[in-house]
Amino acid sequence: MSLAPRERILVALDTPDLDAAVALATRLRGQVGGYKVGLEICSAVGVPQIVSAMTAVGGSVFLDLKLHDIPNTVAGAVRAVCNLGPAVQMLTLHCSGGSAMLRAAVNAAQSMPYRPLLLGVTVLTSLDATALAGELRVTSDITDYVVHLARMAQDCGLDGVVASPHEVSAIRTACPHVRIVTPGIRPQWAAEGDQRRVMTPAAALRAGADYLVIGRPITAPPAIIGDPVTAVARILAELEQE
Ligand SMILES: O=C(O)c1cc(=O)[nH]c(=O)n1[C@@H]1O[C@H](COP(=O)(O)O)[C@@H](O)[C@H]1O
Repeated sequence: MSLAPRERILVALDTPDLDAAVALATRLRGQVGGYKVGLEICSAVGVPQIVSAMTAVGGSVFLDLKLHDIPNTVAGAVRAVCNLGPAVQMLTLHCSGGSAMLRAAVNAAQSMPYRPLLLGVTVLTSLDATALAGELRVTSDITDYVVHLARMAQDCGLDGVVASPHEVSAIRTACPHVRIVTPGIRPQWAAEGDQRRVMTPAAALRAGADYLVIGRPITAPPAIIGDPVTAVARILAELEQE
């Protein structure tokens, strides 16, 4: 997929404040590929409201609802999102909902006049091997498990997956045609925070990611960087040095 580095950056607007989200999206217009709106702003403002606000700004919307429920309920939610129209370019659902849920989502989307890309979340970037094995009793190697989920998503007809940059190259080898969206992105100058399996933007693209989801390094950059516009410019400069 031949996209400019700028088009590969999706900024996570994790805030409960609609005005703040719109202001930031407006400031970054033309410098990034789109905006990810997720559980925080959708819970605070409502999904149709945030989608319509982002449409007015002019950005494409990655609607990160991380759907995870019984197939019938997920299918209904997918149809409701499809009804929001082409402003919503991507929608997430958890692969761990199982293949019946993923297939129900794909069938629901295909029955609608417009459908966003459906992306399966594999293993959250905030989980490490200790949490996965100790708390969730998933004892497989993380990469093997993520590749298994990515294959399942592909076989169920999803368009892509969300995965940590650490698993990108293994997914790319196993599923050459799926889109890979990668959060857990940390430039060298940014704090890891609650993320565990992180990589720099350049390393994640080199590994084969199609899109980078970047939140706090852009929305709340460290003082040495200054503001979101400078943070994006700095990330793009780092990508261009590659
Ligand atoms: O689905 C996601 O977007 C997602 C999956 C995942 O495994 N890890 C993850 O961090 N995310 C999202 O990506 C964004 C990362 O934000 P920062 O950690 O601030 O860069 C957040 O909005 C998360 O909800």
